Amino acid sequence: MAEQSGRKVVVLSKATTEQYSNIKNCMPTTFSSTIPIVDLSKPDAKTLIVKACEEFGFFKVINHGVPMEVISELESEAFKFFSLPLNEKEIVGPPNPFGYGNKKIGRNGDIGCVEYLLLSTSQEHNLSLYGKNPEKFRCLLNNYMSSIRKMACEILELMAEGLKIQQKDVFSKLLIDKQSDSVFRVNHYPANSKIPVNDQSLIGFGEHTDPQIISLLRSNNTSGLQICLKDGDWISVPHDQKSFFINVGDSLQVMTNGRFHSVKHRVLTNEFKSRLSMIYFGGPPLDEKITPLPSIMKGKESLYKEFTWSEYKNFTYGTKLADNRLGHFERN
Ligand SMILES: C=C1C[C@]23C[C@@]1(O)CC[C@H]2[C@@]12CC[C@H](O)[C@@](C)(C(=O)O1)[C@H]2[C@@H]3C(=O)O
Ligand SMILES: O=C(O)CCC(=O)C(=O)O
Ligand SMILES: [Fe+2]
Repeated sequence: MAEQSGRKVVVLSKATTEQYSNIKNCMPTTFSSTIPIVDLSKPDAKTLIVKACEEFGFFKVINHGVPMEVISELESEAFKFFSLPLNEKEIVGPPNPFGYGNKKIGRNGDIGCVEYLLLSTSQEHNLSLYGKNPEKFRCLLNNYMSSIRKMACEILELMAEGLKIQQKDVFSKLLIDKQSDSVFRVNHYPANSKIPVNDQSLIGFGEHTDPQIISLLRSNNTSGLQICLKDGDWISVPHDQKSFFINVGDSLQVMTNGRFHSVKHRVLTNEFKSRLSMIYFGGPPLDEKITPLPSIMKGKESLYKEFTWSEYKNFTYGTKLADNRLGHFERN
């Protein structure tokens, strides 16, 4: 036993650490084959999306229409950025509100084995500071973000149709709005060959839910993402660099009065391979009221107090990753 700031820490032998799956709560025993897959080109997409959002708050999308070169060109530019010396990357930090961050996540003491770029999808960043070829980076980012937003809107419209809501653009209009408060993030998790002394040392990005409406994630061929099922079990999401993974965010859970489930997720680092993920977080305008849609309520009571996205966001940024933020806005 070793002593670390008053806590006993079990130091594991190499043989033990090879069985990562035995580390309490950290690695699930299997990769899941239960994650719903939605083919956007098929007529049953809307039904499958609604089912997946109710059961998991998470699904994988194929035939998404985003050209592979739009993805891989941005990915290779991002890898180039992360391979720069730390002092060159830190020129565009700290990430408050936007820029380069390293290990520190948010403002309340969360730490992970990750470095990242946090960008607004609307504001002009001083991209002249980003890497060796900032013009190229800007152009690739713009192409990527507009393709992803298009896919996000398509998915949100299928959701509305699947929920039998008359107004097809009830969710998507919030992302199309010029004031939409959407965020883009590129996470880089270097390979982590450290012998894990506790759960924390494997954590790339600690467990949390995403506060926005919808998140669209694409990663390279390194696994690490895990989602938490409603029964509390964690399952690993097999990587698939050609597909996108979609999360229901807290705001969509509220707008559907709890019918859709904002999924808890986290990322564990890989012993041998680095992971690069790019995530588009589709958010509403700051002054938008986040409240259950009347067509969903059908006479039922709202499960949530009334709040605007700005109120929720301000509250969120004062919390730690693992905190249950929506709990604060539930009606008793
Ligand atoms: C610890 C935090 C980081 C975060 C803001 C927060 O206070 C709680 C939510 C976190 C999260 C998760 C999803 C997105 O990655 C993110 C950008 C967001 O909107 O909420 C992050 C925030 C962040 O990294 O600043
Ligand atoms: O990097 C990933 O794969 C997921 C990270 C994540 O959940 C987030 O940035 O909110
Ligand atoms: Fe997330």
